[in-house]
Amino acid sequence: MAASGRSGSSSSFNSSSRGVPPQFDQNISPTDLTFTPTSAQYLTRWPSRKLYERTPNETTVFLGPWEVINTEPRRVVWQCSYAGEVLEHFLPSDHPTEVFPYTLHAQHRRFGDPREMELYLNFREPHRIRYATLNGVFHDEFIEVQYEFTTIESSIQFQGDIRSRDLIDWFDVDVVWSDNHRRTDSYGNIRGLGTIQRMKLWRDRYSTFHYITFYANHRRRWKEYLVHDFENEFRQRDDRHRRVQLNARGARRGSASESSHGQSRDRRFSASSIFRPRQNSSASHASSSSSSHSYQSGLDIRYLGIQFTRNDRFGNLAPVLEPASPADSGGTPQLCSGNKMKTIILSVNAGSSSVKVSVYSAERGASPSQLAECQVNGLTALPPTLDYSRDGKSVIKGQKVKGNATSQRDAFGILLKTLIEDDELPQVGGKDDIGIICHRIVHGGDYSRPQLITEDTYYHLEELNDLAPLHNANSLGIVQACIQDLPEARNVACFDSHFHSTIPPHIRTYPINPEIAKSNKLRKYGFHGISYAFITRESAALLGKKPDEVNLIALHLGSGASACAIKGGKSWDTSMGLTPLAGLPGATRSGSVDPSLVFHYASDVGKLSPASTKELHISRAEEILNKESGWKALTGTTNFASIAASDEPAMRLAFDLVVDRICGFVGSYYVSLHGRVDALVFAGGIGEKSDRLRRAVVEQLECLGFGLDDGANGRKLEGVIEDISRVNVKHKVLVCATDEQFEMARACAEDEEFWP
Ligand SMILES: Nc1ncnc2c1ncn2[C@@H]1O[C@H](COP(=O)(O)OP(=O)(O)O)[C@@H](O)[C@H]1O
Ligand SMILES: CC(=O)OP(=O)(O)O
Ligand SMILES: [Mg+2]
Repeated sequence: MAASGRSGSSSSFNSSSRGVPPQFDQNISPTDLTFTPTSAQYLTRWPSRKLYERTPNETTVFLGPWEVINTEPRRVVWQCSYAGEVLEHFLPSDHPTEVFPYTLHAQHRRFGDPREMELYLNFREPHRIRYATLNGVFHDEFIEVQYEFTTIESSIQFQGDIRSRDLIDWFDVDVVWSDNHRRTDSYGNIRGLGTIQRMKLWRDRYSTFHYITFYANHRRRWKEYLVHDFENEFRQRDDRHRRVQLNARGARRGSASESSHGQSRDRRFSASSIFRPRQNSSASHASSSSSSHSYQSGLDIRYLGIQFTRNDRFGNLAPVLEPASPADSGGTPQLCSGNKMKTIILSVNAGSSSVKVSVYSAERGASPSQLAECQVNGLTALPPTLDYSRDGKSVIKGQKVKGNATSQRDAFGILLKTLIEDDELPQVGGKDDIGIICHRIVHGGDYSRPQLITEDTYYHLEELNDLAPLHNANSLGIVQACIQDLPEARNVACFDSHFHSTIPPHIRTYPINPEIAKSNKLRKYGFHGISYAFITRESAALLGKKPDEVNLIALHLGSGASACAIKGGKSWDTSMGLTPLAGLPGATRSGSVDPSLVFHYASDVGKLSPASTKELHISRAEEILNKESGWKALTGTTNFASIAASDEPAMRLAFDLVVDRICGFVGSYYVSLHGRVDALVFAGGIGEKSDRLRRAVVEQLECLGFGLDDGANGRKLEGVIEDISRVNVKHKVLVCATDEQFEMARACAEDEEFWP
């Protein structure tokens, strides 16, 4: 049965609406017959369904004003509609703050006003209810208590009274997770701490402390956090996915200093190691409030991730909580959106043999302006060298890097130190000055736009490591370093594959079993796309066309080399494929070879290489083709400048082979574009610097109507892009100092989503 009743906070009752237990004296009269429909009213349904529901004992009780009696045990005493009728609700704890009224999530009543859910209160555990009339005690049992209020205001008042904390706001959230409770499990199922819950914001009645509560349904317990225990600013805010992260105060700095004390500096971190809590990293927490109850222990987490509900009343804008400091006098947390207008962007380009970092001063929505640029080159031809320029002027040139910097992450550390220690670069006086860090991530799978790096994005990208074995894991190593050492910054992933999302199906599809191709996502993705986007814009500007009007054959020739057919400003075809191995040969990559070749190369090619790590699983076959081939295998050097300069037979062979493969792709793309080509563009370390290679390639392409001006070709490139073609040729030849860092910084600066 369910007893239900209704009453006002005034003592006005409507006898006609009163459900009367059958065994009650039907002649008891209400204390007041002047029912006012506008008065706040409450409805309580009890006892538990198990006992009475749909039985003759089902009872409705109309409730009047309540009073919370703080003697032990604490209880709420309700005046009911009839003289002598009293309902007592015994609270489960003598501490008001240990009482948690539960409200369903708006999703449970999709078509109603989400606010209405506050009308229905219940508790997650049975409470004792004693109900007495003039005839004696009618009921005294533990039941599932449910209240139905007739106004939201009275429900809010009631919730405040039983908790001694005023309910000041609430949010419907899809999932709440923490470093201890991942958002999804390994199958991608949503887990977290709690899902589809109503999160509530409270203010203590006896102090200025604010709290958030929610029911952690996966743990079957209530969670209450002191707002002051979290940092004032949100992290990893992602308005598109309605997500934010609340960082425990001090937790990140704690972990950062831990890492700098050697524990795991040189170790490759896995996602779990950066997102999982470490010992001693729990946040400091404010001492308990001055109220009689407690806010007991410190935080057991390093952060709380919150994903707000799509149909929450705040729409797509994840609300930002600005916690009132406990020192403030009664301040109420505000809802607002961040509005930072200027920031410093660090743009990080981890290539297979180099790391390039540029610093920009950026204004929201505007093109960023470069302050400095530094790079470590030659990671595959030790010792690597450092170059640094500020305000366009060279500060350090070709300085040998001391120590054993071999990884991209080591190189990043050196570059960051160079920037921070430069007194003449006051804009980057310390790590906290950096607001946004964009990272070039070579393989972005199906991502077709840059992504804010959240825990989810990170895990997703980790899964792609094996598809770009010389790149992705290295880039994620730098992302980890940034998350740990530059906790104030937002990290954004920009993908090399993104530009190629326009490649048509007949070009991106491999002729293999379509079902397997679909389920294993085997298709041409293409890379160097950040560079091709930059090249397209710069070429269009030089040619006096709009970017979506140009047709180009672009060559990005570095330690990894590729060609791209650009039709109407979009990628039409490119030489790299599922991974950056396909197509042109690279410094240590074979490029395209007969796929059977590797099975004749060695007998153990199917086995995992001993060089595999937890983050990167690489078979011997992949290792041979990615790391033990290319012009290094032919000549012993990865330095293409020395190959181009030499007449030694092995060097000549490598040089001619590279020229041959490049011309093969250009010829093929020329036909694919029906000969409608505005220009052939050279870019990348080799494309920009090797005039010998350009000459050899263009000589072979004379038959198609390309021709070089030898003088222009021999001169050092001064600007961003230059025309080096002979006059009166059919198609132009350009050299472009491609700038992947700028392209990423521009994309981030112009996108609201990435701004704090
Ligand atoms: N003057 C030069 N002539 C020919 N090749 C050069 C010259 N300088 C650098 N390179 C080559 O450029 C390649 C590096 O290209 P780059 O695009 O900067 O690197 P990554 O592929 O790591 O992004 C190396 O193979 C290097 O040997
Ligand atoms: C995709 C690729 O090969 O990049 P890089 O040339 O920078 O190594
Ligand atoms: Mg590169």
